[in-house]
Amino acid sequence: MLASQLRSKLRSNSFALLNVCKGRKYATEVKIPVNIVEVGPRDGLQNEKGIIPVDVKVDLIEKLALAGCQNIEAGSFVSPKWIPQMAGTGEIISRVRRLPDVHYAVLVPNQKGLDGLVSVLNAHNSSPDADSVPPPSDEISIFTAATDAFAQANLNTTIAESLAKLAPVARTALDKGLRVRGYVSVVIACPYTGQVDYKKVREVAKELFQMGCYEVSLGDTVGRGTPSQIAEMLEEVKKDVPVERLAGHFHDTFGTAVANVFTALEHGVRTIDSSVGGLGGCPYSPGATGNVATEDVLYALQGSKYKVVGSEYGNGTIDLEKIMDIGWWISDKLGRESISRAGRALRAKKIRDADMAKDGKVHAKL
Ligand SMILES: CC(C)(COP(=O)([O-])OP(=O)([O-])OC[C@H]1O[C@@H](n2cnc3c(N)ncnc32)[C@H](O)[C@@H]1OP(=O)([O-])[O-])[C@@H](O)C(=O)NCCC(=O)NCCSC(=O)C[C@@](C)(O)CC(=O)[O-]
Repeated sequence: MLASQLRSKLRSNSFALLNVCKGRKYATEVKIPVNIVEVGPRDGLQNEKGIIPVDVKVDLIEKLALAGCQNIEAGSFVSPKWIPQMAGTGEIISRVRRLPDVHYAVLVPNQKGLDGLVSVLNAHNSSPDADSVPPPSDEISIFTAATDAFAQANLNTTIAESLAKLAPVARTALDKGLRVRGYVSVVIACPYTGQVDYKKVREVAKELFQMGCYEVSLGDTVGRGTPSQIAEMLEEVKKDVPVERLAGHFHDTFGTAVANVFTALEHGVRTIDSSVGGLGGCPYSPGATGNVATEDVLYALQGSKYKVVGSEYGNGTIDLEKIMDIGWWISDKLGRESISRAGRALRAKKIRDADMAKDGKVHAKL
């Protein structure tokens, strides 16, 4: 690289550092940190047809933390009549063997949901373990949408009514020392009204941010977004919410989610929501598939200028092989195969490697 190119790269990218060794200058790349919010136990499992036993959900959350995940959406305190799959969240977060420095977030649609969490936290605080064990959760996610039609289907209110109900919930949660994250659904397309006005996304995201959400996650709920649409939407939202406070939440219905992740990162977003094994969908968006698979994100970011942040259990990142195994394990519990592309390929490779080790023959490899 020419010196002038190097200088311009240093000016334009915060990830290159200039080192001096024995009088010679050379550039070291410092990777750009990317946070993953693992939403499989909530966004993933809420859309599964069968009811998953509590034990399996507890195992899933524990396995994810042991793979290095530091942000895990563990469940939701919503009406069991609306989303029966999420019943038992209080028991689940109480039973998980929690690791320090891991945020176990829960989705909360209203005051009643927050009350549900607070009673679990109170029970923990009055238990003998209170001082030695991290609390069951330290974070709520509140959610609304960029169209009234979707807000109506998901929350039985308009956008304006939902925001009015969520503001005091956020305030109370913040007063109790909880972190509050916000979601805007249908930021690209709405299953009921089609193309979404990005100015509306911006407006709703701004309201959530002003309510005290430390981060606002922008959901392509339908999974119809293309990279150019994601770019356009982000440019609009960035006018009112600092980009480092935005997260990308991309469903993979049309196979564009990984490309959308890269687009979001290139536009300055530093947090991506993903779902182990590509679990999930949305109960109010028929035909939409799950979130981008965590395995696919981890695989695609390898060797890039980005580095996924994780705990010591994933050696400072999130362990791709462990996530791949968890994706297969939970998919098996659901009676199907993992739908993560990287997860499937890595598993096939692992099986072939094991066969080769057994019989000494050369097997075609991916
Ligand atoms: C918000 C409500 C409750 C309004 O629903 P409603 O029917 O208007 O509420 P209500 O106040 O009339 O109450 C109806 C019943 O629900 C109970 N109830 C009321 N609130 C709660 C609560 N928190 N927990 C437990 N129970 C609750 C309440 O007590 C009552 O029980 P009943 O008297 O009939 O026995 C309902 O619409 C609801 O639960 N919606 C949740 C929908 C949901 O969870 N959707 C999926 C999550 S969002 C998502 O996936 C998108 C996202 C975030 O991933 C991003 C993206 O991809 O776009």
